[in-house]
Amino acid sequence: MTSIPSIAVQCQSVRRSFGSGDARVEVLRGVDFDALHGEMTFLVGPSGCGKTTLISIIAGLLDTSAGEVALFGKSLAGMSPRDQILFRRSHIGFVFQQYNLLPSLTAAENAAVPLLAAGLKRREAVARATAMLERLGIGDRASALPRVLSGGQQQRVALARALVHEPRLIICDEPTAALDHKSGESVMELLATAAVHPERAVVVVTHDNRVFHFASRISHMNDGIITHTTTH
Ligand SMILES: Nc1ncnc2c1ncn2[C@@H]1O[C@H](COP(=O)(O)OP(=O)(O)OP(=O)(O)O)[C@@H](O)[C@H]1O
Repeated sequence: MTSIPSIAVQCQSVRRSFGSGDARVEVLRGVDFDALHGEMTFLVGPSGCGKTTLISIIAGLLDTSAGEVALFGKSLAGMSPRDQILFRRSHIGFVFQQYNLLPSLTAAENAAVPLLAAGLKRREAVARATAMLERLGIGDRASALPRVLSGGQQQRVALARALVHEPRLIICDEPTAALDHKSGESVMELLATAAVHPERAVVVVTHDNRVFHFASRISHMNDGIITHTTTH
């Protein structure tokens, strides 16, 4: 049996700039960042410090200007664009601030999207998505359209969509920002119980210090670098 490496995400001296000449902005200035399996790692810092840029690089949505990014011990730079897409599709789940649900699909169909994209038959994909919704406490809303769901319920559907294909990395960008305190707390509780798994890492970008107590470790970012990391 192969052992799972404890470091799921490893960024070393990652740099990223945008623009050129006088308009060049160096957004990431040598980021060292790790996220471990079995943990929920928060990435926090002031607006504009580079958090979204960093998670986009980790997710393979943006290239680095310099530095190394490895996921589960595998360098992203060594992969062809097609392999990167396949890798991302099967190993990464995303949760966004604004849920990003498709309005004309039911909750179960929305949650089934990663399975449909992977080529699963519709009936099986929707059945698995419905089981995930049940696990997250909203099985009774499986055939509802997003517009009739509360913000907290929509975020649970988004969480189901992020988990349904059992990815090894979940990336959440401000998952509680659009929610009131009570709904935000219950979404984070679900994330902590349903998403955290010994073979999976969870990375959460947040400004919401009301949910910091859910973190296993917090990496503080400022002006394009990680200044310090605290463990909890
Ligand atoms: N494609 C781009 N072209 C030029 N500048 C960019 C681009 N993407 C991001 N930036 C700049 O990089 C800086 C960091 O942006 P980023 O979105 O990573 O910060 P953030 O920490 O996620 O901020 P927030 O918390 O407000 O979302 C900002 O000054 C932004 O304007």
